[in-house]
Amino acid sequence: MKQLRIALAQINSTVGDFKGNVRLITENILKARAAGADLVAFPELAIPGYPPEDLLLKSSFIDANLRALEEIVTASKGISVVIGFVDRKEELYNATAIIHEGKLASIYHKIYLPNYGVFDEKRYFHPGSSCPIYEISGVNVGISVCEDIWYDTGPATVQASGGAEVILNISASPYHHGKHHFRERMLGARATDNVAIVAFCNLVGGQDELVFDGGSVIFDEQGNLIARARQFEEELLIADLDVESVFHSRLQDPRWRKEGQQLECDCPTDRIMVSAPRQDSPRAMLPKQITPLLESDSEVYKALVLGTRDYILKNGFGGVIIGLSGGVDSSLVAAVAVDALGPKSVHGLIMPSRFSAPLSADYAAKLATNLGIKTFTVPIEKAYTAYLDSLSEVFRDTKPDVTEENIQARIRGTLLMALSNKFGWMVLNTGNKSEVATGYTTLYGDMAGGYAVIKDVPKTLVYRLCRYRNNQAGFDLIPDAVINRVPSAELRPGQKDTDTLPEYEVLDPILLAYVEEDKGVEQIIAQGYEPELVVKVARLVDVSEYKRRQAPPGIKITPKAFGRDRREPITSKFREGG
Ligand SMILES: Nc1ncnc2c1ncn2[C@@H]1O[C@H](COP(=O)(O)OP(=O)(O)OC[C@H]2O[C@@H]([n+]3cccc(C(=O)O)c3)[C@H](O)[C@@H]2O)[C@@H](O)[C@H]1O
Ligand SMILES: Nc1ncnc2c1ncn2[C@@H]1O[C@H](COP(=O)(O)OP(=O)(O)OP(=O)(O)O)[C@@H](O)[C@H]1O
Ligand SMILES: NC(=O)CC[C@H](N)C(=O)O
Repeated sequence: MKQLRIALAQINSTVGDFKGNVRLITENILKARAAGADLVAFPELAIPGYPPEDLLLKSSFIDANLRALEEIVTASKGISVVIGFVDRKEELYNATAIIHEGKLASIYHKIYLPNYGVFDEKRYFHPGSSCPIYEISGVNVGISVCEDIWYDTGPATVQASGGAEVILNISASPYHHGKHHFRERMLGARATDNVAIVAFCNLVGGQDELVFDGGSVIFDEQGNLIARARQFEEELLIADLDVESVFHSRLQDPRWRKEGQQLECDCPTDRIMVSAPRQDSPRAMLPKQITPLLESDSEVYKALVLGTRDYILKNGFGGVIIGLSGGVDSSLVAAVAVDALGPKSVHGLIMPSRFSAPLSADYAAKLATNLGIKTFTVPIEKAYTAYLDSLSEVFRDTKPDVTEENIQARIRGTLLMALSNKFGWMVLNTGNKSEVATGYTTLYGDMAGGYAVIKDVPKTLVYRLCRYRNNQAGFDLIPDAVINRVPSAELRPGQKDTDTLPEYEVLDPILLAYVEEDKGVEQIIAQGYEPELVVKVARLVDVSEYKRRQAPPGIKITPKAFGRDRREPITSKFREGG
């Protein structure tokens, strides 16, 4: 029986950590070889890490990546290895090395370079122009890189038409909620349309604002899922591919005899010999390994945990500090931080003011006890009075307004940064997407922080995630009173978020339409929302772009996050909200 044992090494490599990445890669090569795999695949740009951004403009970075490739080539004995690196010829290429028995057998260059959303690959890379078919252990394998497989008339189809039985795609496909379903539908379609086995090896881990969710999968030539790795965790997924059945399926599938089909990609398909068929007798097939997909809230929560852990640890921080107000935002951030780093690395700072509800500090303390984290209490009254006294002469003829509110938020930001400087704990920012969108946040105040864990999480989802985490815990880890209290910044007597903003249940769908779907004001009003409200929300979003440009980075979990996903000018006369 024609069979291929394939290992998909879903690893968490770190941008620029060549030593660490080579170690991780060689460990996985050894494990895959020990498991009897014919072929082990690693994600797109696994050697330099993804995305390396403007490091690609430095020749020292490219050199280090090529030296790391040489080490991996030397370490590749007794197995074929397919791995992403940066190739340098007259131009740079997002490339894949095909290695066997300590030799570089061939190099594939990514053809479709994504240049939308968070991707900027045309800034650095030249597209490839050939899609060879590699004979690996007697099996015809078509290799491609991430975006290449998203086109139904792209390299996968060209390779399958040329005789490839297995389509192997190595990827660095970033997460947003629900994307995995979309991706799997596309991969399943690619398998059935080409009557080929499709193996997809994805990156896992956090890199600045992106989280790569892993979830590597294999579909057989009839579109059946035959293997799936865990989401948000490293894994070496090993599966036996029944290549014999591709031949039989093709014989029986008349669609396969598609003469004169118009393919978008007209690259040549040379045959390249990598390794001969195995000589040993056929092995018993390994049992199928299919990890079930996570449900929606659990998926988002895990993305936040992984993004936070990798940002903090990959940047060399031993701990974090969070301002605990007794509200949902800071409570959720603290819970995520504890799940990411463990309770000993997370610290809370409680900073009551004259406007804080008496119970706020109790709620914050209760949360900290539940999470097992240490807290400090520093009231801001003295500092606030000192500010007001210092400004009293200058502000003599003015009335109290948002200025005094912001001073409190700024005192808190300063105190958090003081603890950060003194103890080396990064400040975790607690702003959610609804606030970030509307600018309902104080510049240099509660906008302080090194990393914004929930900046892409709308407030209504913040509540859902708190409830999800409590369900997981089996008790009110985040006190019920925190989830049920009326949201307030507590910066003036009796303040409520709804003094300035609509209810979050109304606000969030408008923001989704305006920010994520780029709908115009008229279109949103036509959806049935109150015209004045839509205009007001659009205006708030438009005029607070300057704040977002100064805001800390944070985890993308929606199809369109603020940041490189949504590049709006700050200075603009095009204001739909007037
Ligand atoms: N285009 C532009 N480019 C650069 N800078 C620009 C600018 N437009 C204004 N600015 C500057 O920004 C300043 C205004 O921004 P800022 O000082 O932040 O103040 P502002 O946006 O006026 O007020 C902050 C609002 O956020 C609310 N808040 C604060 C803290 C926490 C929460 C919460 O619930 O979490 C809510 C607070 O109640 C208030 O309504 C201006 O005085 C000006 O200096
Ligand atoms: N009394 C406080 N003690 C400690 N930190 C505070 C306090 N008040 C505000 N903060 C910090 O400033 C952030 C902004 O909080 P604020 O209470 O203004 O509104 P919020 O966006 O509703 O947040 P939360 O739901 O966490 O209360 C908080 O998440 C918290 O990190
Ligand atoms: N790295 C890539 O080429 C990723 C592009 C791809 N369409 C994705 O989002 O998964």
